Amino acid sequence: MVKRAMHCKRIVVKIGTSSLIHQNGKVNLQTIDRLAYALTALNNQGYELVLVTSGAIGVGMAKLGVSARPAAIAHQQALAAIGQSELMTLYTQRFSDYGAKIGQLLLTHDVFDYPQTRQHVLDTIDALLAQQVIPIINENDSVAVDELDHRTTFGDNDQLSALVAKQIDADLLMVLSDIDGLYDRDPNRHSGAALIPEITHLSAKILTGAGGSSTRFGTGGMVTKLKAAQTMMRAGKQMVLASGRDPRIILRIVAGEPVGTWFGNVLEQVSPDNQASNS
Ligand SMILES: Nc1ncnc2c1ncn2[C@@H]1O[C@H](COP(=O)(O)OP(=O)(O)O)[C@@H](O)[C@H]1O
Ligand SMILES: N[C@@H](CCC(=O)OP(=O)(O)O)C(=O)O
Repeated sequence: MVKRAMHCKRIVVKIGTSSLIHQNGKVNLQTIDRLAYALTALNNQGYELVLVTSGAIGVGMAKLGVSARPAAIAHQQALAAIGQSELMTLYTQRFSDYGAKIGQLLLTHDVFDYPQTRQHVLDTIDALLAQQVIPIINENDSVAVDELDHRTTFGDNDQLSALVAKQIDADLLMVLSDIDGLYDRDPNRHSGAALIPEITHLSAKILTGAGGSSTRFGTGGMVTKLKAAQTMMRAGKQMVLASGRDPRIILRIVAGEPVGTWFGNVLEQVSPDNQASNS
């Protein structure tokens, strides 16, 4: 197997709602557990990790036994308020099982627009990372409306994760989704769709093949993931889009295994006999 040379130290991992919530609406505890395990394992190895997690609304729906996402913004924001604290309770339990410490940041997109608030957020993240604490970030859904009002495509955790990764100068963004990578067409709608393992240029053809979400819980679909990839590539950084079904895939990505779709400018590969160091 030809490996990718990842050369990363600071990593942002984003996980979407469809990976955290089962089709039946219940919370996927196995995914949360494996996510906590994989991030802690890397943290113990000296990597700097930041988790951007969706799931507040999905967990809120599970908590209240609501099966359909309500249309009213206030009701979605209320579900997010309920689900966010429940989600953090689950993360706190699972991360502490593995001996890791976590801290929560709820951000709105505009915090990076103002130099002073931007600096405060960056200083907070730096201070957490310096103490080997894993920052866990979500959009502040009960305050921010862009995210919930789907009349606008601006505002989602795919783009928030890329913004955070760029601002903190992360080397790599991993986007874990319910799909195992970028296909030439939405594989949930087209049976002959083919996985694209590497992207060094986001051509018009690729952008045209990216559709919206096809699940009950996902929001942005592939469109927002490609926008995130574009942000990373423009900043000279890399992104890997991979399946969040088993988040231990994070360890395989860092090890250079060619899983999912890799986005970046220059793809360096290492043969099995001549493997580069990952850190
Ligand atoms: N070209 C494409 N390649 C892969 N998936 C695509 C593509 N176009 C649209 N999609 C859809 O994007 C979905 C993933 O996005 P989304 O539902 O928002 O997940 P998440 O909750 O993980 O963010 C896939 O399930 C798939 O149906
Ligand atoms: N911030 C929202 C999720 C927004 C979002 O981008 O969701 P997803 O497409 O599942 O990553 C929440 O926590 O419910």
